[in-house]
Amino acid sequence: MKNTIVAIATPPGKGGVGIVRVSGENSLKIAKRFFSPVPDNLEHSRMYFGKFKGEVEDTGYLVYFKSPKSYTGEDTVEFHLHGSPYILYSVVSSIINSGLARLAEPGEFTKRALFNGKINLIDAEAINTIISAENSYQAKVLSNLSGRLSDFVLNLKDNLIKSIAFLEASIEYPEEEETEDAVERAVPIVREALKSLENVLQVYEKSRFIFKGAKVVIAGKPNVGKSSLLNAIAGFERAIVTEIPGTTTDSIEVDIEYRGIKFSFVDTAGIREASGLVENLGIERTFKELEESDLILYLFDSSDKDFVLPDGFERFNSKIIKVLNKIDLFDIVEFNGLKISAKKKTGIDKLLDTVFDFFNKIDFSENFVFSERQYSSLKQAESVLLKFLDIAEDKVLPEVGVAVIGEAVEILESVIGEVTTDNILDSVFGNFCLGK
Ligand SMILES: Nc1nc2c(c(=O)[nH]1)N(C=O)[C@@H](CNc1ccc(C(=O)N[C@@H](CCC(=O)O)C(=O)O)cc1)CN2
Ligand SMILES: Nc1nc2c(ncn2[C@@H]2O[C@H](COP(=O)(O)OP(=O)(O)OP(=O)(O)O)[C@@H](O)[C@H]2O)c(=O)[nH]1
Ligand SMILES: [Mg+2]
Repeated sequence: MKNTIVAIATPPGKGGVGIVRVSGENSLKIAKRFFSPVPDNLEHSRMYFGKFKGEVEDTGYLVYFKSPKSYTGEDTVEFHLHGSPYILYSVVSSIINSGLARLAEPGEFTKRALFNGKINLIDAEAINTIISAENSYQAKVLSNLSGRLSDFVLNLKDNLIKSIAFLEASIEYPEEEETEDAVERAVPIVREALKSLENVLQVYEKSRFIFKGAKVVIAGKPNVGKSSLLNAIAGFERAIVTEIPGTTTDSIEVDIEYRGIKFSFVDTAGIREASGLVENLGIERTFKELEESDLILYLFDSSDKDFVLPDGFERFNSKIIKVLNKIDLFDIVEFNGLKISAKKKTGIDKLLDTVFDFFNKIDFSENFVFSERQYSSLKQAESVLLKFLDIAEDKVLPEVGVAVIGEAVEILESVIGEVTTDNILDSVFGNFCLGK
């Protein structure tokens, strides 16, 4: 680990300028070996004009960041050269062939920043998510919120440690502290911690779609125009449309981006008493899609008589939008929901806006969890604290309280990266790009 690494820091392909970054104790030696001129008193964070002379020669700038005031915390140099992949690769290969550095692993610069205490694990995840942001929401969330989540986790941990402190005091000095009361006194602290934890977990459950996209399932009886709606949304004839009920027998997915959010629209087999094995399997699949959906567009046909949801749909109540299709045939004044004509493509933009609004309820002032890793760890911490409340009722020994709350503290430490395991590191750095 204690060696010097090198990689291209700019994206693959041609560009106006390309940067090769070196980090580690040989950085200055490498600058002096390959760049000229290099003044004796190279100043921190300044650009020096000159030539890189390796397997190829190129004109550009040298920048030196003196440890610990660099991204990684180590001595770092950068060569800002012409953005040709051939030049940049040959610069990297010249440096590697000198034996003074090796090629960096993906995410290794950031890993070093973590190990050198420049950033914590949440910051590292934020950096990776910013780089791979696929919409403005992701960039917005992470540009300023990672610090807030770190503070939240640290604060939560501090409070729990306080409760451990007086549990320990009552173990150490049983005659001075009311031993039985120590566990009881920890209860309100743990309750408070749980309350804020639950809030953060809920915010993520509502905002998860920013990171994972949203799945919108189109359902309804056969022939109401589900596939026609999918095609209208897709903008091309993705699904087969016929006047025969039961045309669609398998789910068909179309991914679109609308107002910066990724949506997967899923057309499904119409729901009815099936008329054959294939259709039956299709309808089973429809129900699976409904369970997994973030939102359901339930379609009715304006030429039908009633517009009630089928039995068993109550459980989807919080995620259903009712849509009346074929309004070019009949207008049902009393219909309470959206009205469209998939065939004439009317009301589609309004429908997409309604879908967007269904999701766009994020309050950016809340504490934000922004990875599944953070979410599942905090969820684990929650269940440990619930376990504490549970056993606290049985008047357990303070030793047991210390162990259980300690477990929650350890989980919080792993969220922020104060303790790390190979598994955690792999999950955070596994999808970093080379040069980051
Ligand atoms: N040329 C260049 N631009 C870049 C980076 C880089 O490595 N090189 N970055 C890489 O991701 C980002 C900037 N991120 C950074 C984050 C922290 C520190 C840092 O730790 N700086 C020092 C203080 C620097 C000073 O005062 O001059 C410090 O906080 O100790 C540097 C860069 C984006 N732009
Ligand atoms: N007049 C009119 N006809 C429509 C409209 N939307 C769909 N249709 C017609 O309704 C029939 C069924 O359309 P589909 O899109 O295949 O219906 P579906 O819900 O996917 O049907 P299944 O796959 O069988 O469940 C076709 O003949 C369409 O042309 C509409 O807005 N107006
Ligand atoms: Mg269909």
